[in-house]
This record gives sequence, structure tokens and C-alpha cells, in this order.
Amino acid sequence: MKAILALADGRIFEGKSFGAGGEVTGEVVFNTAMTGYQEVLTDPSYKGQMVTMTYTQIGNTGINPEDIESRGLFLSGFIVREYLDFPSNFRSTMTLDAYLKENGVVGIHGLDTRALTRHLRDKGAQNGIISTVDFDHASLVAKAKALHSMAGLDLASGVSCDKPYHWTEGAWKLGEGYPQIDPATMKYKVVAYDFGIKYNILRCLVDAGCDVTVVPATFPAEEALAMNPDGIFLSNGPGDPEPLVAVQQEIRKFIGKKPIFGICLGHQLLGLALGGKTVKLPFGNHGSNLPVMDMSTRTVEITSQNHGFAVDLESLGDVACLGHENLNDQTVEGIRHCSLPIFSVQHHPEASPGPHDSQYLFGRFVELMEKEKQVQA
Ligand SMILES: NC(=O)CC[C@H](N)C(=O)O
Repeated sequence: MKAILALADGRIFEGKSFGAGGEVTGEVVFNTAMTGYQEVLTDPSYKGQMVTMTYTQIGNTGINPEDIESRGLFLSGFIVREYLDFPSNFRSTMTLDAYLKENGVVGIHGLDTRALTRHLRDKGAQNGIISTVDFDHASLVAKAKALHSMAGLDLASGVSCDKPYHWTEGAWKLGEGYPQIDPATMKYKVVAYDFGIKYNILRCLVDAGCDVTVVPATFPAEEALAMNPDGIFLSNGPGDPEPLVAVQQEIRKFIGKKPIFGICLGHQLLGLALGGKTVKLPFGNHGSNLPVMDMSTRTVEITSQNHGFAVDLESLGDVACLGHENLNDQTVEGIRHCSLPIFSVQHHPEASPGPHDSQYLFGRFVELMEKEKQVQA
């Protein structure tokens, strides 16, 4: 069956349908990861977006029940060069096509994703529409043009959990799967704010020795402080951080009281809570092969990233300094509070998919909590 992708600036790509049929809209972004499409599909930070993979063959490792990063699929469309319907992977239990159908995600394949990526890189990420029901170019472009920009949209509240829960699962091991860890053996009590949290972040926190309670995006800071945690974690999530004003106000209540670690949207929210500003990037960074420098050690790490917004360093004045820098576009990749045990990164140390170079950051969070414990003792 035919499918068409139309961009708001009038560019049209014709291809074939796979996954669910219908008509969907969203901001079109490109992801440069060569593997891990299942983790990309289940990353809640893609809510409101349609993702094109720059890697050409997608579907060849199928879908398995273990590599999911959240309770569902939140992106609206999936765009690939060549969809392969015959997976070869000992863990695969279904095809990508069946998975997208089951979850109502519209897919398009057989289009020139390199031309699409170059277009987005040169003109910027923009709204688009995929349709298997309307093939009129002018009508599709008009619908794409009428969409609201990603800037200004609060999407995190829609993907967060509804009530607090305890997380006890550790990292996956070949032949063993995911272990359940006894919270009694965990040394650090962490309250993790869920703005669209990826499961592997929770597993990495558990592996680092944290007893994790996940709380909804709107959870009052007073209630979190009443749990007497050793640290506060702020998760990744979709959309623009700026409209999440109430969340920023709650985060401010932890500053000076608890060690804080933020990832991606959590990092941007922390920047805003510290009095800084965020900006929308032309096409962002989405992939698992992006170089970053840790400014405290000048070590380069290859990272997993998925963001369209970034913190503006100058707006933070002398409250926080540059913790990490993106070596491709020199954007702020992390910030460190000048005097308090507070830091955050724009990239994803939990990887999933991606290299594990940055996993040491969970250890850094634990070190900050340990130091605080000793000061309190
Ligand atoms: N992965 C994330 O947390 C993304 C953060 C934010 N939605 C952005 O696009 O910049």
C-alpha cells in the first residue's frame, strides 16, 4: 500500500506503508543510531515526533519482549529506507511490522531517508504528516503547515506515571535476563521524577546501589522530602521544558537540600530551575554515536542522545558551569552547580541503545550522596 510523507515546507516523499495505516502528524527528526530501533520506539521522549532512522535497513533484528524502555510506544510515525520483514535474532518474537500494527504506529518505508535527513539538517526539524489515506500533495502540506510547533508544548505530563511506585529491577545479563534486587541491600534512597522515564535509567540507578521510588511529574516536593531521600533524580521526557513551570518550582525546593542528578529533559528543567534559559536547536541530536567531553577530566565519551532543546550556559551566570560539552555542535551537554552537589547531562548515560561510556555518571551521583551522608553523620 502507498504512503506519503509531506513536510510543512512542501517537500514530499512517496513510499510504501508498513505498520499501522492511517494519517499521523508530528515533528520529523532523524536518528543516527545504527542499532536499537526498539529502544528508540519505546523512548517516551519521542512523543509528538516522527522518527526517521539514517541507518538503511530496519527490522532485521525483529522485536523482543526485553528491549522495551517504557510501557508503550509514544512516537507517532516511523520512517525507514528499507524495512526487512524476516528478522534474524535469537531473542526476536515478532516482526517490527506486526509490532507497529499492534501499537497503532504508522510506518513508511522505501523513501530516500538520506535526502530527508539532509533536508532536515539544512532546513531544520519541522512538522510533517504521513498518510495512507490522503494522497493529495497540497492537502497534506496544508495539514502539516497547520500543526503547532514543538516549542511551547508540555508533553511530559501526558507520559508520566499516575502514582508513585518502587523499582527493583537491575541491568540485563545474557542468559539471566533482568535480576530483581532486594531494596534492603541498597544504600541510597532516591526519589526519581518521571517525566517520561526510560527503564534503563532506573536499572542503572539500582545497579549503582539506589533504592528507587518513582514519582509522577506533578509530585509535590514536600512529599518527596518527607520520604527523606539521599538524592533526587530528574528524568528525560518529551516536549519543551519551558512550559513546565510548576515542575520547575518544585525542583527549586530541592536545591540546597538534596543532591540532584538530571538527564535530558531533567537536565533542562534543572537549568530552568536554577534561573537559566533553554533554546530550541535547529535539528537537535538524536543518535547513539555523538562525541561529548567531560570538562572535569577532559575525557571524550561517545554518547546516546535524543533532544531538540538545549540549556543556554550564559543564562546561568555564575550559578552553574559547563560540566560536559557536545563536540559536534558545541552545545551544553551538562551543567554542574558551582557550590552544591547538583549536576545534570543532556545525553543519556543509561544508553539503551548506545555505548556505555557515560555510565560512570550514576557512580558520580552516588558519590555525591555518599559525601552528603558523611556530612550529615
Ligand atoms: N530525551 C529527552 O529528555 C528530550 C528532552 C526534550 N524533550 C528535548 O527534545 O530536548
